Amino acid sequence: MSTMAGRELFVSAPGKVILHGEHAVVHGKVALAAGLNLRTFLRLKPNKNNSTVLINLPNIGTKLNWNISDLQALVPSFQDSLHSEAVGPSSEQLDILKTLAGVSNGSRDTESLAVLAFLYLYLSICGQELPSLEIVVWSRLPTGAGLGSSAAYSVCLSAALLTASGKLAYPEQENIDTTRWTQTELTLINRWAFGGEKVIHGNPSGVDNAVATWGGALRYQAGQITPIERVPVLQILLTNTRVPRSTKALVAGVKDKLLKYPNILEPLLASINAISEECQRVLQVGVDGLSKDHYSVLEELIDINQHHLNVFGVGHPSLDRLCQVTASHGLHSKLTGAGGGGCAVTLLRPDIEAAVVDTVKHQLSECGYQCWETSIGAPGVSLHSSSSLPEDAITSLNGA
Ligand SMILES: Nc1ncnc2c1ncn2[C@@H]1O[C@H](COP(=O)(O)OP(=O)(O)OP(=O)(O)O)[C@@H](O)[C@H]1O
Ligand SMILES: C[C@@](O)(CCO)CC(=O)[O-]
Ligand SMILES: [Mg+2]
Repeated sequence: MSTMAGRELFVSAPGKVILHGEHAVVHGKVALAAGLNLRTFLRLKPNKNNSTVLINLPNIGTKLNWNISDLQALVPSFQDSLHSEAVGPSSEQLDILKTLAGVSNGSRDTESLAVLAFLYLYLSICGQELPSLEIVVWSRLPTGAGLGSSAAYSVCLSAALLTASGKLAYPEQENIDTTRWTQTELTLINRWAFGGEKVIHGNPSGVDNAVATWGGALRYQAGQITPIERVPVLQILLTNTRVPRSTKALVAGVKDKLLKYPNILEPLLASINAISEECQRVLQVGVDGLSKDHYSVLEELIDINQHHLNVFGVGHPSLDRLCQVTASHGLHSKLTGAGGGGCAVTLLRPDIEAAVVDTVKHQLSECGYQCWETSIGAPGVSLHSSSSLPEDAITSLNGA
C-alpha cells in the first residue's frame, strides 16, 4: 500500500435518488435511496511551488484561495476533530470559519455553504501540516435540486483530503482505471462527509452521504445503513423543475411544523415509514421481475407519499404541475430529496410506450423543466486515473 501524498488524484461520487423517506428519515424513520449515474468529479493537485490552498468550483463560479500561513493559525481549534466522537463542526468552529470566509451569520447562499464545508474538512482532516493544494470540483448534478449534490461534494472532498493527507491508503488496484476503498476506509470517508453535510444542511440524517459513499441501493434508518443487494431494474424519469430551494431551510421548516403539531403530524411520519417498508417488501418479492400488481402498489405508494410531503409543506406549485402532467399520461410522480421545487421522480412501467414517455418529456420541457431517463443504482465514491474520466469531466476539471 502506498500513500497518495504528493500526487495528483481524481475522485468521483454519485448523486442519489430517494424513493421514499425524505424528511421522515431526519426524524428516525426508514428511507430507501439509491445511487444515480450523475456524478460529481474532483481533481486534487499538490501545489509544489506555492503556499496557498485553492478551491475552484466551476458549477457555481467560485474560485478562492487562502495563504496556508493564515490558515495554520486556526489549526489548533480544529485538531481534535479527527479523533473526536462527535461528527460535525462545533458552533465555535463554525464562527471561526465564517469569519475566515467573510460569511454573515445565517447565510444560506450556495457559495458560502460550499466554502464553509470545504474549509471545515480541509482544516479538520489535514491538521498539523496543512498541504498546499489546488482542488477543482465539477458536477453533472444540478446544484441544490434534490439529487444529493451536497453529499456528493462532501464525499469527494472527504475522500480526496483523507487520501492526500495520507490518512487513507491508495486503494488496492482492482483494475487500473477505477478503484474503490475498503469498507473500513469507506466508513471513515462517510463519517467526514457527514461532517461536511452538517455544515451545508444543519441537521442531515446522513442518508445522502451514505449513498454517495457506498452507491447501489440502501435502506437507511437512524445512522444504520443496510445495503439492498438485489433490486429489480426500475426505469425512472427524473425531472428538475429548476425551482431553487435550500435543503437546510426545508428541513428546518418540517421540524418547526412537527413541534407545532406533534399529534397531527407524527402519524404521517409513521405512515411514511410504513410506505418505505412496503416499498422495500415489494422490491424484494419482485426482485426477479415486478408484476403488474407490484407496479400498481409502487404507484399508489408514490401518490400517497407525495400527498404526505405536501402536508409537511415541502411541496411546490411546480411539483404539482409536474405530477398533473405525468398523471394525465397514467404516470405517477413524487418529489425526491428535500422538495420545495427541485426534482421529482416518475416511475416508468415497462408497458409504457416509448412514444408516451417522449410526449411526457416534451410537455415537461415546455414547462421549463429538465428531464433525464435513467435507472437506479450507481457505484459509490471511486478513485480514477485521468484517462478513465469521461470527456466532459476531464475537460471541466482541467479547463476550470
Ligand atoms: N458542484 C458543486 N459545486 C459547489 N458547491 C456545491 C456543488 N454541489 C453542491 N454544492 C453545495 O451544496 C449546496 C446544495 O446543497 P443542498 O443540500 O441544498 O441541495 P442538494 O444536495 O442538491 O439536494 P438534496 O439535499 O435535497 O438532495 C449548494 O448550495 C453548494 O453549497
Ligand atoms: C430532506 C432530507 O431527508 C433528504 C435530502 O436529500 C434531508 C436529510 O435526510 O438529511
Ligand atoms: Mg443536500
